[in-house]
Amino acid sequence: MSNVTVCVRFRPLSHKERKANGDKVCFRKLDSESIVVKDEREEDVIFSFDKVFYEDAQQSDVYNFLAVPIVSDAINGINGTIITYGQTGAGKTYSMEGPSILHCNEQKTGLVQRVVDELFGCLRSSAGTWTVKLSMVEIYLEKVRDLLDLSKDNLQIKESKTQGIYIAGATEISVVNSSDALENLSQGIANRAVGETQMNLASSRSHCLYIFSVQHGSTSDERVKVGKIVLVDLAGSEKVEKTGAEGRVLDEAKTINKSLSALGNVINALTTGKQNHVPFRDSKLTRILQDALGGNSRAALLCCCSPSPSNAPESLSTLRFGTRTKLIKASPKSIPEVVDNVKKPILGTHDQDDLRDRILSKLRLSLKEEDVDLLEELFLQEGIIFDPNSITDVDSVCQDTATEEISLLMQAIEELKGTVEELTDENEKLRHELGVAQEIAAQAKLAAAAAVAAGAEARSHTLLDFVPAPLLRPFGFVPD
Ligand SMILES: Nc1ncnc2c1ncn2[C@@H]1O[C@H](COP(=O)(O)OP(=O)(O)OP(=O)(O)O)[C@@H](O)[C@H]1O
Repeated sequence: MSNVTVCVRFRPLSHKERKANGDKVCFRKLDSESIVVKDEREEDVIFSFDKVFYEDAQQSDVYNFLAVPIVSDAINGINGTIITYGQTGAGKTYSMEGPSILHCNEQKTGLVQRVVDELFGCLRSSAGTWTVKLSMVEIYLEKVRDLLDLSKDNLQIKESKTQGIYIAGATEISVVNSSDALENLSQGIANRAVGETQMNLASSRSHCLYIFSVQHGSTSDERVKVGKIVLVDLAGSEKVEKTGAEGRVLDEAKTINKSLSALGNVINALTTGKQNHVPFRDSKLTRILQDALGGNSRAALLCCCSPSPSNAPESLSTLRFGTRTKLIKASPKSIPEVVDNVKKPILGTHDQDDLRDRILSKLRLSLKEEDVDLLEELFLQEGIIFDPNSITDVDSVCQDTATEEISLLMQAIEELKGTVEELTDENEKLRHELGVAQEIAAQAKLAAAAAVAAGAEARSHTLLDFVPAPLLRPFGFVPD
């Protein structure tokens, strides 16, 4: 299993779909992980995932498989992301929120409420102290809007060493229990940009992110683990002609499709060995999901599909997206703990040195000696510690470090290229200005010389005019 858990969920046929095609569906069930679907050439294709949920699957089945491991990891300081993907009307929001975030029976309760319940349940039964903060934003027309404070309608995405990628200035509300959290979330949901398409009466026109930041301190020492769970309900991928979009709705659809293509491109880059050029910055969505997809988080993707033959092309495209995503090999790392400096537990220095040396000697096999020396210096200067208790696989650490290093170097090269271009332009401009200045100086010199000559001549004429000719004649100034 790859580090991104990928599941598919077929919702039940809708009335409209039943009316059009009866009970016909666009797939054949093989088992709980595989289905057969006909492609564009009417050929059978087998798709396999970590799990396929069919129309009779319960919300709790989806939750237990997809989300439970992510919640327990978050409490232990590992970030987790759950994404619902699929065509408009395929059941993304239903899977996330159920029919209503506040008022629905246990059976229909969505992932969000279940995550919240589990989170508080686990924290309450743990011995340590904890805090939970929630934020809720949507990406609408390529702007990040704060759903808990609509006056913040263009939040910026930033990156820091300790927090990784984060949304600067997003409202964070401390919540103490499930109902507190859900009340706040329902406010955010009410603020979401929802439109009406021919495919779905309450279609989400934005990507919606529910973000839970968990700080969990254990009683045995002063360590506080910080984990984040991000639930992402993507806007529907759709064929514009099917949804009857025009005007603003068409703009929305184009922006949605553009950011979903950016997501596809990121996934392609991550799975085709072009890891040094992953275009995370091509859209707000991919930038925010950078940690989730790029390796610093545990991620799960729920590909939602309509079972109807009338939506077969869209379902096929969703299944292909899921298949690609399954190939991503992410390696979740616990994000740095907030530790009281004074009481910081000291790891065996000898062990750390030993591990660092082993990592460096592995790196020497694939990197240049001087690059490894630089890395060693960096590890020492930055105080980068390799915890022998959490690192067992030196190879994967080497791989991560090498990949990270290469991507940093590529980034540095790109930045240098930019700087060289800027300097070349500046140089060109200065050369031009220098040429012009030299030209002006030369002309000024000529003019000055001419003026001096003219002045001297004029002066000599004036003087000679006052001297009587006989006196001048012996000196040759006056023609005989
Ligand atoms: N598993 C399911 N069981 C019962 N009904 C479902 C299920 N999944 C979806 N539905 C119903 O199908 C309709 C469309 O679902 P939903 O709104 O979740 O789609 P969506 O993928 O979020 O669409 P959009 O991208 O347009 O927001 C809703 O009426 C929803 O109640």
